[in-house]
Amino acid sequence: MASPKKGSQLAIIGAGSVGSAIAFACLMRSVVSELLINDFNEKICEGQVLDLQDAAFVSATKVKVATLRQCGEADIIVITAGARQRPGETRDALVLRNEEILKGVLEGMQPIKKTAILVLVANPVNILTCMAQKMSGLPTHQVIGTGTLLDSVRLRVALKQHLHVSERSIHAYIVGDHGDKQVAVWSSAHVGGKPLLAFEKLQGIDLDEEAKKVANKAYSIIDLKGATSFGIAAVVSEIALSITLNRLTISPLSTYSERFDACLSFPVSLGTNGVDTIVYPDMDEKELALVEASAKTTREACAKYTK
Ligand SMILES: NC(=O)C1=CN([C@@H]2O[C@H](COP(=O)(O)OP(=O)(O)OC[C@H]3O[C@@H](n4cnc5c(N)ncnc54)[C@H](O)[C@@H]3O)[C@@H](O)[C@H]2O)C=CC1
Ligand SMILES: CC(=O)C(=O)O
Repeated sequence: MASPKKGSQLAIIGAGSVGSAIAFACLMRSVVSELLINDFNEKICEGQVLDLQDAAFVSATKVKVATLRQCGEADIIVITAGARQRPGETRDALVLRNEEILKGVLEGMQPIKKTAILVLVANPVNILTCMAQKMSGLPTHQVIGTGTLLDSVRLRVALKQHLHVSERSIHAYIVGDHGDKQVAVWSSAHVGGKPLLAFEKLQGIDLDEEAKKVANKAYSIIDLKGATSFGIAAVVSEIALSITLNRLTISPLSTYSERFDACLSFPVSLGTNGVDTIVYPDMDEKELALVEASAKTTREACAKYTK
């Protein structure tokens, strides 16, 4: 069993489908010594914690219910509180409901621990990350969103079927928007130092169709089971490990990009102090134009937040 850093805490605000799955993933991987769980539905929150405590015997992590104020003291704070999409609804359609919830959560946690890393999961994730960067009181590099890491994982899993190599060895990124305007960067994707587009096994495969399936995967899962939860849970546990172990792993996450003057998802190195470096993959003209279009939308949506 891994031994987490003594006294380390990860708080999860919102203990619904996503929050509880994230708690379970972090518990199974003993990411921190203590998980703090908050939900304004106290009954759900207590139920989830009691259930998680039954699973904690295979973990080095303890789990407890916490107030928003206590969550504000954690080293990593994950925000899933928010409405989820109904079948066919876009992530962007959640914005008004989830801005209101996020505002209440950020106020309730104040003052947030100065070294905390805030991880936004609730949708639309780029816009909520921008809002939290302006309102949390934390430096921008300490406020991230899960961005397009889940989409990039989905893309790599799809490509694995064709390439027969581990998804961890496929360096292909979805960037920009975690939503309908997401962009698959094919032009600089590679495997083992060889350009992805040069692989014979991919000749004859409609890559735009593969990217479309990835962009629509959440809709398919929501149609079938009402919500997505396990993929994002695995993603957040990876993010949390990159932070606690100061791994500086490169993952596409929502962050403020000076180049595009917007909060967008790009590969960043992530460690204990938050985002260290943004790495912009080489993009061809078409890819760049699509990213610029989604930057414009996000910039406009975020313009109303002031620091
Ligand atoms: N970024 C990503 O890749 C993903 C994002 N999501 C997003 O995560 C969010 C949550 O989804 P689910 O867990 O499926 O929804 P859910 O409805 O199962 O859970 C949301 C929880 O938040 C709680 N909540 C609402 N307001 C709160 C507040 N002010 N304080 C504390 N708790 C509060 C609710 O009581 C509920 O338990 C949605 O916005 C969804 O779109 C979901 C999957 C992937
Ligand atoms: C719901 C969502 O954002 C996803 O699974 O990608």
